[in-house]
Amino acid sequence: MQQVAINGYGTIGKRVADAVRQQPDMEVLGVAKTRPNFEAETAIDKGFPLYAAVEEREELFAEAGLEIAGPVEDLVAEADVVVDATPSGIGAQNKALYEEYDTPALYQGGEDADLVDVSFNARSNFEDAVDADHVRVVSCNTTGLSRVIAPLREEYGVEKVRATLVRRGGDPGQSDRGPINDILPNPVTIPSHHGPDVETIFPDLDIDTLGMKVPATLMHMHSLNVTLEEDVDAAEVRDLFADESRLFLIPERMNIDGSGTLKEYALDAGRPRGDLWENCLWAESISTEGRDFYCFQGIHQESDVVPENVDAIRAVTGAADAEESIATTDEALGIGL
Ligand SMILES: NC(=O)C1=CN([C@@H]2O[C@H](COP(=O)(O)OP(=O)(O)OC[C@H]3O[C@@H](n4cnc5c(N)ncnc54)[C@H](OP(=O)(O)O)[C@@H]3O)[C@@H](O)[C@H]2O)C=CC1
Ligand SMILES: O=C(OP(=O)(O)O)[C@H](O)COP(=O)(O)O
Repeated sequence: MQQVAINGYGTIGKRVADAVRQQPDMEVLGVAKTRPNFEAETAIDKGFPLYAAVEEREELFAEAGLEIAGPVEDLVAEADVVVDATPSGIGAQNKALYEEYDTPALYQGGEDADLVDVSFNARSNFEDAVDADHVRVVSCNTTGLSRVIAPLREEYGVEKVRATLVRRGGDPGQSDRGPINDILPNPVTIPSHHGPDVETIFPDLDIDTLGMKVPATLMHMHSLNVTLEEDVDAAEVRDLFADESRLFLIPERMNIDGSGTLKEYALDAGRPRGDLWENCLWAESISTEGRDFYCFQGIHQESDVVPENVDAIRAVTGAADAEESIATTDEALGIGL
C-alpha cells in the first residue's frame, strides 16, 4: 500500500484525497491545512488525519475543537509520496520540504513547469514520470487538450492545433472571482499560456491557443481545430475517441445542451460532487473537412486532473505502467460515462 500525503486540502486536494482512498493499492496517510474551516471539519469527519501546514497556526485548530495529528513535516517524512495541492506558487515554496525528507512530490498546474523534472498527463507521457522526484500534473485545460491530442497524434499525425478556451471565471465557491458581467480576452496576449503548457507534454507540437474568461463557474469550454496529417472521416474519429476512457462523447439523444445540463447529468448519475473526470465532447460537434478536425468539449476544471494525480502517484512510485494504472484508476472511480 502506497502511503499518500495530501498537502493543501481545497478544491483539488480534497478530491484527490477521496480518489486515493478508493484505490486498491494506496491509502491517505493524512491531509494538511493552514487553518480550521468547513473543509478541515469534513476531513476529520471522513477520518483523514489532519496535519498543521503552518506550525504557528496549530493552536487555531485546537481552539476550533479539531484534533491535529502533528506538523506537516511529520506527514511528509512518513509518506511514500506527497500530492501538493496548495494554491499556485505555494508548491514551489514547499519543494525544499519534500527534498529535505526525500519524499517524491506531485505539484499542480498552477506551478511553473521549470519547478519539476516532468509535466504529466497519464494518457500522453506516463513513462516520463516513472521514478521522477518532482512531477507537475498539468492544469485542467492542458489535461483536457492533451487527452484529445494524444490519440489524434498516434492515429493520424498532427500538423497544427488551434484552440479557443472559454474559461470559467472562478470555481463555484470562489465568491471573490469574476467577471460578473463581461467577456474578457484573458490572457489578452496570444498565444495564451495553455499552448506552451501543452508543449511541456508534446515538445514538438505546433499549437496556438486563445483564452477568454466569462461569468460562469461550472466548466470551461474548448473550441478545437486540429489539422491532421491525412484526410479523416468524422465517423472514424468518433470511433477512435470511443475507445478512450477519459473522453465522454455526449450522445445527441441525451439532449445535453451545455455545462448546466452536463453537471445535472453528473449529479443524477451519482457522481461525487457532480464531478466529471472525463473530457465531455459533443458527438455532433465532431466534424472533419479534409485534414481538419473540429469539436467542442466541456472541461470540468475541479475534477479532470484528479485521476491524473492518482496515475502520477503510481508513476513516481513505479507501482504500475500507464495502461495498468489508468485501468485501475478508472475502475476504482467509475470513470467512463
Ligand atoms: N480549481 C481548479 O479549477 C484547478 C486548480 N488547479 C491547480 O491546483 C492547485 C490548487 O488549486 P485549488 O485546489 O483550486 O486551490 P484551493 O484554494 O481551492 O485549495 C488550496 C488549499 O490549500 C490550502 N493552503 C494554502 N496555503 C497552504 C500551505 N502553505 N500549506 C498547505 N495548504 C495550504 C488552502 O486551505 P487553507 O488555507 O484553508 O488550509 C486551500 O484551501 C493550483 O496550482 C491550481 O492552479 C489545477 C486544475 C484546476
Ligand atoms: O489551471 C486552471 O485554469 P487555466 O489552465 O485556464 O489557467 C484552473 O482552472 C485554474 O484556473 P485559474 O488560474 O483561472 O484559477
